Amino acid sequence: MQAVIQLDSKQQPVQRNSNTKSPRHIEIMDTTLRDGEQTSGVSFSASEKLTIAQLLLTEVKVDRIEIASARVSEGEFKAVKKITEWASANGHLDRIEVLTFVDGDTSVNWMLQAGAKVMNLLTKGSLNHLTHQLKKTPEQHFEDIAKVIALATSKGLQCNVYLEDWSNGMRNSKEYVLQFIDFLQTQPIKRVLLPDTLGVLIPSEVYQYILELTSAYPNLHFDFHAHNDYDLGTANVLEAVKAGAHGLHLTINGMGERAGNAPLASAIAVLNDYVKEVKTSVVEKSLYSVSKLVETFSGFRISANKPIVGENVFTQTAGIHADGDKKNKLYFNDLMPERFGRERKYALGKTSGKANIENNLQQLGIQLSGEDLKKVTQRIIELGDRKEAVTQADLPYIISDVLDSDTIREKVHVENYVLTHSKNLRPSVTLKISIEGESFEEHAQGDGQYDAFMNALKKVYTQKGLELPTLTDYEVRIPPGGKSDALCETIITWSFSGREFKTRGLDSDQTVSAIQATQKMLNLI
Ligand SMILES: CC(=O)SCCNC(=O)CCNC(=O)[C@H](O)C(C)(C)COP(=O)(O)OP(=O)(O)OC[C@H]1O[C@@H](n2cnc3c(N)ncnc32)[C@H](O)[C@@H]1OP(=O)(O)O
Repeated sequence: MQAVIQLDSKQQPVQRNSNTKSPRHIEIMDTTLRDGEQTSGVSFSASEKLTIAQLLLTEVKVDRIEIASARVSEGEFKAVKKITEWASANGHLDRIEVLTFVDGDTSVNWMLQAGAKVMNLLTKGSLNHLTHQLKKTPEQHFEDIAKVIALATSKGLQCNVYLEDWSNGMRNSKEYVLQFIDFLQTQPIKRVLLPDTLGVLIPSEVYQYILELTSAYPNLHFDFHAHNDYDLGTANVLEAVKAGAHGLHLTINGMGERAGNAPLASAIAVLNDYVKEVKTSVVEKSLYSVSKLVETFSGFRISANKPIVGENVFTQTAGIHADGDKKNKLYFNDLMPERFGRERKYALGKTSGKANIENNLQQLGIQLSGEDLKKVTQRIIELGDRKEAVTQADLPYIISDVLDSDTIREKVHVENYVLTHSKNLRPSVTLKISIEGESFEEHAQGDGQYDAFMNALKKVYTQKGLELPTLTDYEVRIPPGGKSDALCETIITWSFSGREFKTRGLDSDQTVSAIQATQKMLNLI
């Protein structure tokens, strides 16, 4: 017997969990302004930090932000002060955090002067780091930490504690880590922050270690902090949440030291789609604009294929995909661009099929006959073959060029040319052209390459006893938003035998597009 498989005519996002319990809130702490700023070569100004902080708290709606390390510099101090002043006036002060050190009263005083209220105290989460960097015993370290926490608490500060290198601590000195957490249970702290400082963990280990701690210490709040050294940052935060972590540390665009941290946008999308029993307060629609803002402020460029926020991630290039989408959204997944304030695009180039081009035409409100659509498709494929980037904005120009050429019978054909442009020498051209099947070759110089081309052409026409029109206007345009590799349209106005007419050429090279326009003119006179 044959199985009958039914498909929804419009595929809906998959409901992966029918759990009816109200979802568990995962606290999102964004550390773009602290760990993200540890990206090599990145430094935010105080005003930039304030703008990003405001956006994160009020538009993106992360729960908390970490904005600096204490003691770093005078500039950092001013930035923290600026943010805490704004946060204090707007009721956000308890959402602002600063990384501090086990250094007696130094970091505490820095925090107090900067007006910050929540400290993320950096301690040693592995015996290896404790022994070799601080050169202390666990007992000495716990004593120092207890003193800082007592002082901070007495001054009205709230404490969270980072166990730096915790992941290696779990692998190689678990007894120390557990002893440390036992000690933390006796302290007036709010959260235990578990960093995979060197990004060494794989997802199954994250799950195992976090589960061990959330099971053994159900009264403690654990944040997980991933690094992306093996490109596992997002996978690791997903496992941490599944294992019961209460909070995550993320950064915009995955900025951060070395390979960076787990990226905010990817982490939020995967949690929303795959862990239905949890929720965050982050607004998906704001993720793209905050990514762009941080990219601009930091100068740290993200790749076009960066999930959720990269330029290309909602662009279909293959003709087959565009065709499937047109028929029944066959190549959509749950990551609908509209969720993130973005739109689906269909790229134009050599892999474009008709459906792809039709999609673009539809978006521009242009309709073409089947025959014209074929010609336009052919032209786009030719341009793509020459590695030319074709954008939606180029389409009207391409259409007008293709349909224009089509109505002209070709009696004159520019067969070959060599254009030269050298320093301190006049541009020159060697031109081979056929007129009604007869070939001519000429060489000429000019004030520019196109001028040289026209001079060679004049020589041929004079030799043939023919007259050329006068060029009365020459206009060059690039489609709106064009880049350096964009197409270039040249429109030339000619005057001949008392009438005026225009011809148009289109190419990524300006001189070539002018030559195309000229060839059209030669076939019209
Ligand atoms: C989780 C993370 O990403 S950790 C990132 C922490 N943030 C930073 O490092 C911010 C940038 N750092 C800085 O600006 C500086 O390193 C400062 C201001 C913190 C300290 O500067 P300096 O006094 O010049 O010390 P330097 O950077 O050379 O060395 C670090 C010192 O801190 C000590 N240290 C390391 N970890 C800690 C800690 N958790 N608490 C206290 N001291 C620590 C080191 O043992 C070393 O001390 P030593 O000089 O007595 O040997």
